[in-house]
Amino acid sequence: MFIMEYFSKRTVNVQQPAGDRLPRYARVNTLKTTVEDTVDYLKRDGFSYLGQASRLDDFTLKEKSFVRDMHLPELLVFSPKTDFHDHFLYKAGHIILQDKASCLPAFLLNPTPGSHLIDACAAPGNKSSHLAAILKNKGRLFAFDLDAKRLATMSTLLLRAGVTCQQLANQDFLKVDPESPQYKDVEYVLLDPSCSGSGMVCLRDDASSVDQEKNQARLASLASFQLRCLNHGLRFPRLKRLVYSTCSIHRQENEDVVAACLQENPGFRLVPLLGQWPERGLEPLTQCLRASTTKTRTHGFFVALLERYSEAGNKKQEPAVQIW
Ligand SMILES: C[S@@+](CC[C@H](N)C(=O)[O-])C[C@H]1O[C@@H](n2cnc3c(N)ncnc32)[C@H](O)[C@@H]1O
Repeated sequence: MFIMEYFSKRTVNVQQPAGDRLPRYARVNTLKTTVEDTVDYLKRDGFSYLGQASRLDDFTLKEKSFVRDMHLPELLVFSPKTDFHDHFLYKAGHIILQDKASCLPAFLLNPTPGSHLIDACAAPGNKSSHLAAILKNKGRLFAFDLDAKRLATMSTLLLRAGVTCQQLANQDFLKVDPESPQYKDVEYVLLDPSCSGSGMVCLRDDASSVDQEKNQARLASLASFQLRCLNHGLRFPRLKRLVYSTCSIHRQENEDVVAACLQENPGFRLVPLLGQWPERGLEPLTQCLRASTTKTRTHGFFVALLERYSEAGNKKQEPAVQIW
């Protein structure tokens, strides 16, 4: 089931004000510019740069002031009402308007330039463009999506962002053959599959009008799809790391999916992520990260990083390397 289909079937609470209060995040696209040049440009354009943030309170920004994020060095943070849609930096692909939490998957996967990787459910492509920037356009990014319209939007977005290492396919990821010679060098997978979208502030359930029973059935169906995608992603023979993310707040789509996958794939384990991040995955999967309006000033989000620690799942376990 597609996320759009899901949204169209549910009641959207348009009264939710919290989305308007979230900071405006802009990721600097390092394929086109640098953080320093972007900051200089913005200063000349009347913005006031306050330096790097060190705590969440620093995100309480007035009018044209902005800071650099404390976790993601290429992320700039602005006041909630800042509108960049007509701004040169946005139109020229120098900045990508992307929620902070949604920048985590590519940042944590951190593929080596020159490597081959897959973005399994890729459109409209913000995470793909981030991956390409980390790759410095060196290597190959195979990106799949079932939805042709979304893929067309993605094509435009990637063109504007200066991405050249991609190979887009309008294809069901579950039907991609991991044994095919063209994927023999794939070492990384980013999996951000369709989910309930329950973390998106403007789309939160209106409890009074959502049929709870239907909601549960939909969650179960999404979780089963997500687990199939996750298991499939781990089947690529040279895979080293896979990042799994959702913009859902439901345990069923997050920790439960990851736990089931780890049980079925004993050669993989979780990498502990960002020691100083304020919100962890629910017990016992505290290696994973969660994000929320209150604790991280982002939309609700979940991210897990899995790594292969033995070829056959029967080697002695070495300690996982913590990211940051
Ligand atoms: C959450 S969105 C991905 C957002 C994207 N990662 C980004 O950052 O822009 C999930 C996407 O998965 C796609 N999708 C759903 N089922 C799929 C499948 N079986 N194979 C490939 N793509 C699929 C949907 O069309 C949708 O575009």
